[in-house]
Amino acid sequence: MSEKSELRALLRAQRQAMGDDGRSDAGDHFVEQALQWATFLRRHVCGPPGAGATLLPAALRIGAYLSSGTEPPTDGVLCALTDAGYQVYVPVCEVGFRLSWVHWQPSIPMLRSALAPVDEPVGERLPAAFMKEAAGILLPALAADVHGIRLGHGGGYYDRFLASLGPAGERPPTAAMVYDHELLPAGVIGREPWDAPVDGVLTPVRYVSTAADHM
Ligand SMILES: Nc1nc2c(c(=O)[nH]1)N(C=O)[C@@H](CNc1ccc(C(=O)N[C@@H](CCC(=O)O)C(=O)O)cc1)CN2
Ligand SMILES: Nc1ncnc2c1ncn2[C@@H]1O[C@H](COP(=O)(O)OP(=O)(O)OP(=O)(O)O)[C@@H](O)[C@H]1O
Repeated sequence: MSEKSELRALLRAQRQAMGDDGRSDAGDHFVEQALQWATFLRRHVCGPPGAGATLLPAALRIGAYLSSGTEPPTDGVLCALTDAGYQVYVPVCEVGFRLSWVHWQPSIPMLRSALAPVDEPVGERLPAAFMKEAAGILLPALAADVHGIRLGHGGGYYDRFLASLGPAGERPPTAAMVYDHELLPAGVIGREPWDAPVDGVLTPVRYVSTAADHM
Protein backbone atom coordinates (compact mmCIF):
# COMPACT_ATOMS: atom_id res chain seq x y z
CA MET A 1 0.00 0.00 0.00
CA SER A 2 1.30 3.48 -0.83
CA GLU A 3 1.94 6.03 1.91
CA LYS A 4 -1.17 7.99 0.85
CA SER A 5 -3.40 4.91 0.87
CA GLU A 6 -2.13 4.05 4.34
CA LEU A 7 -2.85 7.58 5.55
CA ARG A 8 -6.35 7.42 4.03
CA ALA A 9 -7.01 4.06 5.74
CA LEU A 10 -5.85 5.44 9.10
CA LEU A 11 -7.98 8.57 8.78
CA ARG A 12 -11.07 6.55 7.78
CA ALA A 13 -10.55 4.23 10.78
CA GLN A 14 -10.27 7.27 13.09
CA ARG A 15 -13.52 8.67 11.68
CA GLN A 16 -15.23 5.35 12.29
CA ALA A 17 -13.90 5.30 15.87
CA MET A 18 -15.50 8.69 16.59
CA GLY A 19 -18.88 6.95 16.63
CA ASP A 20 -22.23 8.36 15.48
CA ASP A 21 -22.49 10.65 18.52
CA GLY A 22 -18.98 12.06 18.14
CA ARG A 23 -19.51 12.86 14.46
CA SER A 24 -22.96 14.28 15.09
CA ASP A 25 -21.67 16.56 17.89
CA ALA A 26 -18.98 17.79 15.52
CA GLY A 27 -21.71 18.48 12.96
CA ASP A 28 -23.49 20.83 15.40
CA HIS A 29 -20.27 22.79 15.93
CA PHE A 30 -19.58 22.96 12.20
CA VAL A 31 -22.84 24.91 11.78
CA GLU A 32 -21.52 27.74 13.93
CA GLN A 33 -18.08 27.72 12.28
CA ALA A 34 -19.50 27.65 8.76
CA LEU A 35 -21.86 30.56 9.47
CA GLN A 36 -18.95 32.60 10.86
CA TRP A 37 -16.83 31.75 7.81
CA ALA A 38 -19.66 32.78 5.46
CA THR A 39 -20.25 36.04 7.35
CA PHE A 40 -16.55 36.83 7.11
CA LEU A 41 -16.58 36.22 3.35
CA ARG A 42 -19.68 38.34 2.92
CA ARG A 43 -18.00 41.27 4.69
CA HIS A 44 -14.92 40.73 2.55
CA VAL A 45 -16.97 40.81 -0.67
CA CYS A 46 -19.50 43.52 0.28
CA GLY A 47 -18.17 45.52 3.21
CA PRO A 48 -19.83 45.73 6.63
CA PRO A 49 -23.61 45.45 6.92
CA GLY A 50 -25.41 48.78 6.71
CA ALA A 51 -22.78 50.25 4.36
CA GLY A 52 -25.50 50.59 1.75
CA ALA A 53 -24.11 47.76 -0.35
CA THR A 54 -26.65 45.66 -2.22
CA LEU A 55 -25.60 42.04 -2.29
CA LEU A 56 -24.98 40.69 -5.76
CA PRO A 57 -26.51 37.23 -6.22
CA ALA A 58 -23.02 35.75 -6.64
CA ALA A 59 -21.98 37.16 -3.26
CA LEU A 60 -24.60 34.88 -1.72
CA ARG A 61 -23.51 31.82 -3.70
CA ILE A 62 -21.69 29.22 -1.65
CA GLY A 63 -20.35 25.83 -2.73
CA ALA A 64 -20.55 22.98 -0.22
CA TYR A 65 -21.06 19.20 -0.31
CA LEU A 66 -23.57 16.63 0.90
CA SER A 67 -21.77 14.48 3.44
CA SER A 68 -21.95 10.69 3.35
CA GLY A 69 -20.64 7.94 5.59
CA THR A 70 -18.30 9.27 8.26
CA GLU A 71 -17.53 12.62 6.60
CA PRO A 72 -17.95 15.80 8.66
CA PRO A 73 -21.75 16.13 8.57
CA THR A 74 -23.03 18.97 6.43
CA ASP A 75 -26.84 18.64 6.70
CA GLY A 76 -26.98 21.27 9.45
CA VAL A 77 -24.52 23.51 7.63
CA LEU A 78 -26.50 23.44 4.37
CA CYS A 79 -29.78 24.23 6.19
CA ALA A 80 -28.24 27.02 8.28
CA LEU A 81 -26.57 28.68 5.27
CA THR A 82 -29.83 28.47 3.30
CA ASP A 83 -31.81 29.91 6.24
CA ALA A 84 -29.27 32.74 6.46
CA GLY A 85 -30.06 33.66 2.84
CA TYR A 86 -27.19 32.00 0.97
CA GLN A 87 -27.72 29.99 -2.19
CA VAL A 88 -25.97 26.69 -1.62
CA TYR A 89 -24.64 24.63 -4.54
CA VAL A 90 -23.39 21.05 -4.20
CA PRO A 91 -21.32 18.97 -6.61
CA VAL A 92 -22.45 16.20 -8.94
CA CYS A 93 -19.87 13.81 -10.42
CA GLU A 94 -19.47 13.83 -14.19
CA VAL A 95 -17.37 11.54 -16.39
CA GLY A 96 -13.66 12.35 -16.50
CA PHE A 97 -13.66 13.26 -12.76
CA ARG A 98 -15.38 16.57 -13.50
CA LEU A 99 -17.87 18.27 -11.21
CA SER A 100 -21.04 20.13 -12.10
CA TRP A 101 -23.14 21.98 -9.51
CA VAL A 102 -26.79 21.82 -8.46
CA HIS A 103 -28.69 24.37 -6.36
CA TRP A 104 -29.43 22.56 -3.07
CA GLN A 105 -32.72 22.97 -1.20
CA PRO A 106 -33.90 20.99 1.85
CA SER A 107 -36.42 18.79 0.02
CA ILE A 108 -34.42 18.25 -3.17
CA PRO A 109 -34.73 14.70 -4.61
CA MET A 110 -31.58 12.58 -4.40
CA LEU A 111 -30.18 9.80 -6.56
CA ARG A 112 -27.14 7.52 -6.15
CA SER A 113 -24.24 8.59 -8.36
CA ALA A 114 -23.14 6.07 -10.96
CA LEU A 115 -19.56 7.33 -10.57
CA ALA A 116 -18.88 7.61 -6.81
CA PRO A 117 -20.35 6.19 -3.57
CA VAL A 118 -22.46 9.28 -2.88
CA ASP A 119 -26.09 10.36 -3.23
CA GLU A 120 -26.48 13.46 -5.36
CA PRO A 121 -29.29 15.98 -5.85
CA VAL A 122 -31.42 15.84 -8.97
CA GLY A 123 -31.73 19.23 -10.67
CA GLU A 124 -30.31 21.54 -13.28
CA ARG A 125 -26.57 20.85 -13.56
CA LEU A 126 -24.53 24.02 -13.82
CA PRO A 127 -20.99 23.95 -15.21
CA ALA A 128 -17.97 24.33 -12.94
CA ALA A 129 -17.45 27.88 -14.29
CA PHE A 130 -20.71 28.92 -12.57
CA MET A 131 -18.86 28.65 -9.25
CA LYS A 132 -16.11 31.07 -10.32
CA GLU A 133 -18.06 34.01 -8.89
CA ALA A 134 -19.07 32.23 -5.66
CA ALA A 135 -18.42 33.94 -2.32
CA GLY A 136 -16.69 30.78 -1.12
CA ILE A 137 -16.48 27.02 -1.46
CA LEU A 138 -16.39 24.39 1.31
CA LEU A 139 -14.64 21.19 0.27
CA PRO A 140 -14.73 17.65 1.65
CA ALA A 141 -11.39 16.18 2.72
CA LEU A 142 -10.02 13.32 4.79
CA ALA A 143 -7.40 15.72 6.15
CA ALA A 144 -5.67 19.00 5.32
CA ASP A 145 -2.41 20.55 6.47
CA VAL A 146 -1.52 24.02 7.68
CA HIS A 147 -0.40 24.98 4.15
CA GLY A 148 -3.80 24.04 2.70
CA ILE A 149 -2.71 20.76 1.14
CA ARG A 150 -5.76 18.55 1.10
CA LEU A 151 -6.12 14.79 1.09
CA GLY A 152 -9.35 13.63 -0.56
CA HIS A 153 -10.67 10.22 -1.51
CA GLY A 154 -8.28 10.07 -4.45
CA GLY A 155 -10.50 10.84 -7.45
CA GLY A 156 -8.88 14.19 -8.11
CA TYR A 157 -12.34 15.76 -8.63
CA TYR A 158 -11.58 18.87 -6.62
CA ASP A 159 -8.05 19.44 -7.94
CA ARG A 160 -9.44 19.41 -11.48
CA PHE A 161 -12.37 21.60 -10.47
CA LEU A 162 -10.18 24.23 -8.76
CA ALA A 163 -7.67 24.21 -11.63
CA SER A 164 -10.58 24.90 -14.03
CA LEU A 165 -11.49 28.03 -12.02
CA GLY A 166 -8.07 29.58 -12.65
CA PRO A 167 -4.83 30.04 -10.72
CA ALA A 168 -4.76 30.45 -6.92
CA GLY A 169 -5.69 34.04 -6.07
CA GLU A 170 -8.20 34.22 -8.93
CA ARG A 171 -10.47 31.54 -7.48
CA PRO A 172 -13.16 32.05 -4.84
CA PRO A 173 -11.95 31.50 -1.25
CA THR A 174 -11.89 27.79 -0.40
CA ALA A 175 -11.96 25.94 2.92
CA ALA A 176 -11.63 22.21 3.61
CA MET A 177 -13.95 20.82 6.30
CA VAL A 178 -12.21 18.32 8.56
CA TYR A 179 -12.49 17.11 12.15
CA ASP A 180 -10.09 18.90 14.47
CA HIS A 181 -7.54 16.05 14.64
CA GLU A 182 -7.40 16.01 10.83
CA LEU A 183 -5.77 19.45 10.60
CA LEU A 184 -2.21 18.18 10.21
CA PRO A 185 1.26 19.71 10.47
CA ALA A 186 3.11 20.57 7.25
CA GLY A 187 4.67 17.63 5.46
CA VAL A 188 2.39 14.83 6.66
CA ILE A 189 0.39 14.91 3.42
CA GLY A 190 2.88 14.63 0.56
CA ARG A 191 2.27 17.48 -1.90
CA GLU A 192 1.59 16.39 -5.50
CA PRO A 193 2.26 18.60 -8.54
CA TRP A 194 -1.48 18.84 -9.29
CA ASP A 195 -2.55 19.72 -5.72
CA ALA A 196 -4.59 22.93 -5.54
CA PRO A 197 -4.16 24.20 -1.95
CA VAL A 198 -7.21 25.51 -0.10
CA ASP A 199 -7.22 28.96 1.54
CA GLY A 200 -8.36 27.73 4.91
CA VAL A 201 -9.35 24.77 7.03
CA LEU A 202 -12.62 24.66 8.94
CA THR A 203 -12.92 22.35 11.94
CA PRO A 204 -15.72 22.12 14.54
CA VAL A 205 -13.77 24.46 16.81
CA ARG A 206 -11.71 26.78 14.61
CA TYR A 207 -10.97 28.29 11.22
CA VAL A 208 -7.31 28.30 10.26
CA SER A 209 -6.22 30.45 7.34
CA THR A 210 -3.60 28.78 5.15
CA ALA A 211 -3.71 31.33 2.33
CA ALA A 212 -0.53 33.27 3.12
CA ASP A 213 1.48 30.09 2.66
CA HIS A 214 0.75 29.51 -0.99
CA MET A 215 0.50 32.98 -2.50
N1 LIG B 1 -19.71 14.06 0.08
C1 LIG B 1 -18.81 14.08 -0.90
N2 LIG B 1 -19.20 14.35 -2.13
C2 LIG B 1 -18.29 14.33 -3.13
C3 LIG B 1 -16.93 14.03 -2.88
C4 LIG B 1 -16.54 13.76 -1.53
O1 LIG B 1 -15.37 13.52 -1.22
N3 LIG B 1 -17.51 13.79 -0.60
N4 LIG B 1 -16.04 13.97 -3.93
C5 LIG B 1 -14.70 14.30 -3.85
O2 LIG B 1 -13.94 14.16 -4.75
C6 LIG B 1 -16.62 13.64 -5.24
C7 LIG B 1 -17.06 12.18 -5.25
N5 LIG B 1 -16.03 11.23 -4.84
C8 LIG B 1 -16.10 10.42 -3.73
C9 LIG B 1 -15.18 9.39 -3.58
C10 LIG B 1 -15.23 8.56 -2.46
C11 LIG B 1 -16.18 8.77 -1.48
C12 LIG B 1 -16.22 7.88 -0.25
O3 LIG B 1 -15.52 6.91 -0.15
N6 LIG B 1 -17.09 8.29 0.75
C13 LIG B 1 -17.39 7.72 2.06
C14 LIG B 1 -17.93 6.33 1.94
C15 LIG B 1 -19.29 6.30 1.25
C16 LIG B 1 -20.43 5.88 2.14
O4 LIG B 1 -20.27 4.98 2.95
O5 LIG B 1 -21.51 6.49 1.99
C17 LIG B 1 -16.28 7.83 3.09
O6 LIG B 1 -16.01 8.98 3.49
O7 LIG B 1 -15.73 6.85 3.57
C18 LIG B 1 -17.07 9.81 -1.63
C19 LIG B 1 -17.03 10.63 -2.74
C20 LIG B 1 -17.79 14.58 -5.46
N7 LIG B 1 -18.72 14.52 -4.39
N1 LIG C 1 -5.82 19.35 -12.70
C1 LIG C 1 -5.72 18.02 -12.98
N2 LIG C 1 -5.70 17.59 -14.24
C2 LIG C 1 -5.60 16.28 -14.53
N3 LIG C 1 -5.53 15.30 -13.60
C3 LIG C 1 -5.55 15.66 -12.32
C4 LIG C 1 -5.65 17.04 -11.93
N4 LIG C 1 -5.68 17.09 -10.58
C5 LIG C 1 -5.60 15.81 -10.14
N5 LIG C 1 -5.51 14.95 -11.17
C6 LIG C 1 -5.39 13.46 -11.07
O1 LIG C 1 -6.31 13.00 -10.09
C7 LIG C 1 -5.75 11.87 -9.40
C8 LIG C 1 -6.11 11.89 -7.92
O2 LIG C 1 -5.54 13.02 -7.26
P1 LIG C 1 -5.51 13.11 -5.64
O3 LIG C 1 -5.07 11.81 -5.06
O4 LIG C 1 -4.76 14.34 -5.27
O5 LIG C 1 -7.07 13.29 -5.35
P2 LIG C 1 -7.83 13.84 -4.07
O6 LIG C 1 -7.58 15.30 -3.92
O7 LIG C 1 -7.47 12.97 -2.92
O8 LIG C 1 -9.35 13.55 -4.49
P3 LIG C 1 -10.69 14.44 -4.55
O9 LIG C 1 -10.33 15.80 -5.11
O10 LIG C 1 -11.55 13.69 -5.50
O11 LIG C 1 -11.21 14.53 -3.18
C9 LIG C 1 -4.26 11.89 -9.65
O12 LIG C 1 -3.93 10.69 -10.31
C10 LIG C 1 -4.01 13.07 -10.56
O13 LIG C 1 -3.20 12.69 -11.64
